[in-house]
Amino acid sequence: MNGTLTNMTMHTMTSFSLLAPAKLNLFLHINGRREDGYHELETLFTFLNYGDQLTFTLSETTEIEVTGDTSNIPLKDNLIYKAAVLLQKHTNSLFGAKINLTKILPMGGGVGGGSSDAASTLLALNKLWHCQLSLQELAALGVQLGADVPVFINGKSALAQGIGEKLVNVELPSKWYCVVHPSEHVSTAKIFTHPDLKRNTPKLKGPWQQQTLANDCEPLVKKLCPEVEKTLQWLLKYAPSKMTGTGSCCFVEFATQKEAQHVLENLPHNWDGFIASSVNISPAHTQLNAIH
Ligand SMILES: C[C@](O)(CO)[C@H](O)COP(=O)(O)OP(=O)(O)OC[C@H]1O[C@@H](n2ccc(N)nc2=O)[C@H](O)[C@@H]1O
Ligand SMILES: Nc1ncnc2c1ncn2[C@@H]1O[C@H](COP(=O)(O)OP(=O)(O)OP(=O)(O)O)[C@@H](O)[C@H]1O
Repeated sequence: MNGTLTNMTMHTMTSFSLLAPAKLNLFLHINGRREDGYHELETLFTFLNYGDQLTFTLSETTEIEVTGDTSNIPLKDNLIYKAAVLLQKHTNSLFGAKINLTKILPMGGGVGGGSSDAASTLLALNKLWHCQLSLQELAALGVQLGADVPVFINGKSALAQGIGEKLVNVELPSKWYCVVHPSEHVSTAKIFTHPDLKRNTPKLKGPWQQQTLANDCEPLVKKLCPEVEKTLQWLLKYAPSKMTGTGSCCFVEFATQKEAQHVLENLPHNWDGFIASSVNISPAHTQLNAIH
């Protein structure tokens, strides 16, 4: 019986939920373009205590089933499914899973929802299937799905280099954010292939805390998407406004929940937004560590 599903169910949890948190890029510098088209960048990642909800249930067959808010993404393209299949193949696992998604994060909004879903899937199935891969091994699998997946696997706020996968953990003070999602969608690929993207910011010299920091995608996205320009302008009434990733979400930072809530309450009624606090450890990791 050793190693069988029956044996395992007697000892370990066979169903649990994890958050797939949002990330914000507190700055994003683009240092150059590599031959494969990917960009060398430097960016500061923080996690928010807010995200998609994923429930994982062990199956006795090898089937991977994804249910819930997946309607407009074909199964084969869904990063949750792709992550599960990647891990299953890599580990020759004989198990499968039912995965249910409650989608909270705006898609293509620069808050990394798809990448975070993929990372939480790798972390959860590694536990559910007893694969025992290290975080480093999971991150190496994850980067095949997206440049942002490794930071979610690493699970700590971090300064990233390379294409976003070389990580140095950092401790950031906890803040409250009001994140606004303009209705205009921004394609990450479109921004990274645009001839007008600023790609020549020099690499940081010395600690990032002592430098002028920006999002190099912001001027181009503002030009291409008037809604983003409008959102950044509107938020400026409250605090310095920034864009995350390649957009389109924009945010303002505060010390208190009250200040963030005040901005949300004043949002023009046809705009979407949310507030959340930042955390140094990804909520997915906090939840996973509580499961035995
Ligand atoms: C811009 C960021 O959001 C910052 O956090 C991410 O680096 C993007 O991460 P992601 O969405 O996981 O990116 P991927 O799915 O790997 O790539 C999406 C598109 O962005 C381009 N891309 C992405 C990351 C990077 N460092 N250079 C790039 O040129 C890729 O060529 C691809 O066309
Ligand atoms: N489970 C998923 N959740 C969200 N998007 C997914 C998922 N699976 C595949 N995708 C695809 O990935 C694309 C990018 O999604 P995502 O929400 O991660 O963008 P993003 O927030 O702009 O991320 P980034 O900041 O990493 O560029 C979507 O437009 C969608 O087509």
